[in-house]
Amino acid sequence: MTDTSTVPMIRMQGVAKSFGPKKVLRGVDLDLARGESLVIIGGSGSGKSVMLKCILGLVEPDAGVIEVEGTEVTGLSGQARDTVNRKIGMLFQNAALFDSLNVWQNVAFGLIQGEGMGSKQAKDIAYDKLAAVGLSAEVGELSPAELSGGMKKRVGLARAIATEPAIIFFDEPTTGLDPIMADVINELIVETVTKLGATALSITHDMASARKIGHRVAMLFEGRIIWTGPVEEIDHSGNDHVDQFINGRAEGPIRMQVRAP
Ligand SMILES: Nc1ncnc2c1ncn2[C@@H]1O[C@H](COP(=O)(O)OP(=O)(O)OP(=O)(O)O)[C@@H](O)[C@H]1O
Repeated sequence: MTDTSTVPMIRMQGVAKSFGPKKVLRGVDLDLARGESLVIIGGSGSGKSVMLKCILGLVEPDAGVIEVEGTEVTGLSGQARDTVNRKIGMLFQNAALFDSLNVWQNVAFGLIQGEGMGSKQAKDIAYDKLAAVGLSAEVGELSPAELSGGMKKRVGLARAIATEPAIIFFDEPTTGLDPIMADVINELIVETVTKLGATALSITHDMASARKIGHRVAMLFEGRIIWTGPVEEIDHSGNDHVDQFINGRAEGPIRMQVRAP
């Protein structure tokens, strides 16, 4: 029998993806261990979101292997894809709440739609998860339009953890928040992910967030992971690209395209 504790939760090997002539991913190799929190850093347009979309099956890679808990997931569709994606919770960049549903219905969405849970039980769980991210019961009845940016992120986080997924993706979890609220959200992410024992994969430009939520950091550059190491080593990576990125310097090996070619 396979020892599942040693199987990576996510494995990417040689993952490549082009859009027309544009080679975005050129052979991404990356393993995420169970319970690990990995943060992917890299410049705008370097392909971080495309990586997540490949894992979720929203973008089909041209080459390579992607495994979730040892199962090859590229090319899956229909029910098989749904089964894999139900293992994954996601906090989107803009929280992506449904305006037509109130807050608790947003949080309960995956439980009702994905798992077929009854509305009453799902509502109870939604309120538990709202409490876990520090939101009072009254907030459950509000509509997303009535929430501040920080509250929306909390609701998005409550929704991401509602089904207690084994894996959670965080796409720019602190974008648009003031530094204090960003720190509150980072703390909540660490707390909720640790409590669930979930494996976390995050994308962020915010190095304070990366340092707080990541155990390990991986840098994507020109379609490949060019450095990966424990978050404690990021200031001594010995990699010029990482150094330039984390210190936000315009000068260095990474040349940003600032005008059309
Ligand atoms: N469906 C698509 N069709 C064509 N090009 C695409 C598509 N999706 C992504 N791209 C291109 O792939 C490249 C990488 O995009 P991606 O959104 O993954 O970058 P990113 O690293 O997440 O950037 P940011 O940090 O700015 O969000 C970009 O040049 C983008 O224009």
